[in-house]
Amino acid sequence: MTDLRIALYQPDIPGNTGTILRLAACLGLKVDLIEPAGFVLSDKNLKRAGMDYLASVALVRHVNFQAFDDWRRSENRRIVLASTNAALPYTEACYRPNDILLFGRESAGVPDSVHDGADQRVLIEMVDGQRSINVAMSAAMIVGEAIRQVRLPSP
Ligand SMILES: C[S@@+](CC[C@H](N)C(=O)[O-])C[C@H]1O[C@@H](n2cnc3c(N)ncnc32)[C@H](O)[C@@H]1O
Repeated sequence: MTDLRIALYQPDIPGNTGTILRLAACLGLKVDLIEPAGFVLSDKNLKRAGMDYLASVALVRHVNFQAFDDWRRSENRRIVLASTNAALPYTEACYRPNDILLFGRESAGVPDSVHDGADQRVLIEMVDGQRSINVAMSAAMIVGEAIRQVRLPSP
């Protein structure tokens, strides 16, 4: 199992968070939830999407971004931010086994300070004129690439 983690920045759609928590449970990844979220964790739509997988996910709640950032620095973990404003295609990025893959709020992404403070920012390239991909879909794509890389034998 890898030590990669998924972090969600102030998520506001419970069904998306439930879907990501299910993904994390199935892949054996821990999840960091950066509060405040736009819903309570007992939300029925979160439970519907996460189903019984929620019972086996390792979820850590951080009271705000500063608390999350202090903790991850103490663990010497990088933030790899998924952003529609990034320049680096996610398939061309290099992922480390203890990276935290950070995904933004559905309504607004992340603030500039979080964007600029990330160690690496990655983009899923889209065709011209499209705005963004669903956050849970984005997580599946980027987590998949990161896992593929960190499981490769060292060169
Ligand atoms: C619905 S999007 C946020 C849209 C928001 N209006 C913005 O511009 O950031 C939610 C999150 O999904 C991820 N995401 C969506 N599309 C993406 C893309 N094409 N490349 C990288 N990340 C993406 C990002 O983490 C983003 O913050």
